[in-house]
Amino acid sequence: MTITDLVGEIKKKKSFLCVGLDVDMSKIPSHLLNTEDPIFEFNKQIIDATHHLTVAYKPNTAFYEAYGIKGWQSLDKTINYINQNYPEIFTIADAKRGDIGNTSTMYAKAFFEDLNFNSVTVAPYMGSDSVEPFLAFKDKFTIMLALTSNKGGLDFQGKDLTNKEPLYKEVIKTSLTWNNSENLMFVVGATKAEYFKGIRKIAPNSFLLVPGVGAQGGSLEGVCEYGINKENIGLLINSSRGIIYASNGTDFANAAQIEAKKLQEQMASILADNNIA
Ligand SMILES: O=C(O)c1cc(=O)[nH]c(=O)n1[C@@H]1O[C@H](COP(=O)(O)O)[C@@H](O)[C@H]1O
Repeated sequence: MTITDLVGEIKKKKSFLCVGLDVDMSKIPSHLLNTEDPIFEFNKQIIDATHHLTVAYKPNTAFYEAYGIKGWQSLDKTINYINQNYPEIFTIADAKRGDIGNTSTMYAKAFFEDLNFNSVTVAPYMGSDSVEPFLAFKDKFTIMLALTSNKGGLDFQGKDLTNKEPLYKEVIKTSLTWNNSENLMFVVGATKAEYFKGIRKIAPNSFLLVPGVGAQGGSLEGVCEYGINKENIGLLINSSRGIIYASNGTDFANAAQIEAKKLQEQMASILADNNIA
């Protein structure tokens, strides 16, 4: 998938929503626990109920790895289900990887080739040669942590360097000079809305994956005020728990659809306010 495809889909659906598929067996409806693969069954119903409202799905791999080989099989079935039935939807493996070069290449192969995700989240800590192996994959995207949504996100990312720039800004600026940096996107938390103005000055056109609306309390409007880009929108706003656990009864998929629809409608009106068709 290309950025043009993604932007086309955003405009068509009037949505820049990403639904997070962070499936915790202790939270899914009890009637699914007797099925052969409760995680996949849960995801399948959530996907069928929300695909017309969302442009991206983001399974966080921790929620699958926690269940060992069965969890990995559920992840494999989930990504195949999306790719076969809704190939227009952008997929994000939220795995937060990154290692020395040859190891990063193997991580990239796992998520881009074996599982066939469109993108993967990566930590920048080990620097250029740990991220460039991901960037080398054509039409695949590497979403690098810049300013994360959690409280401790500022512990290191917010620290000023000797040039008085906070670390997260240096991460964004430097990484945009790397080979194939057109395949980079950045994670910026919705709980850090006041930082978007500064981030757009250094990364005006980059796509930003923005988790933290819903359960973490981030504001969609606050993020969009400075985060939205009139050329390509440039935002994917993720909500996981706020959508997928809207109900733990037999109506869970319908309840998820209602929550996704609320966000999609807010997004449609933000796009209209910004004169974005
Ligand atoms: O990379 C991420 O997606 C991520 C980065 C970040 O700064 N904050 C953050 O919450 N996330 C992920 O986004 C999802 C947020 O889930 P909810 O808080 O349930 O909407 C989880 O999968 C987190 O691991």
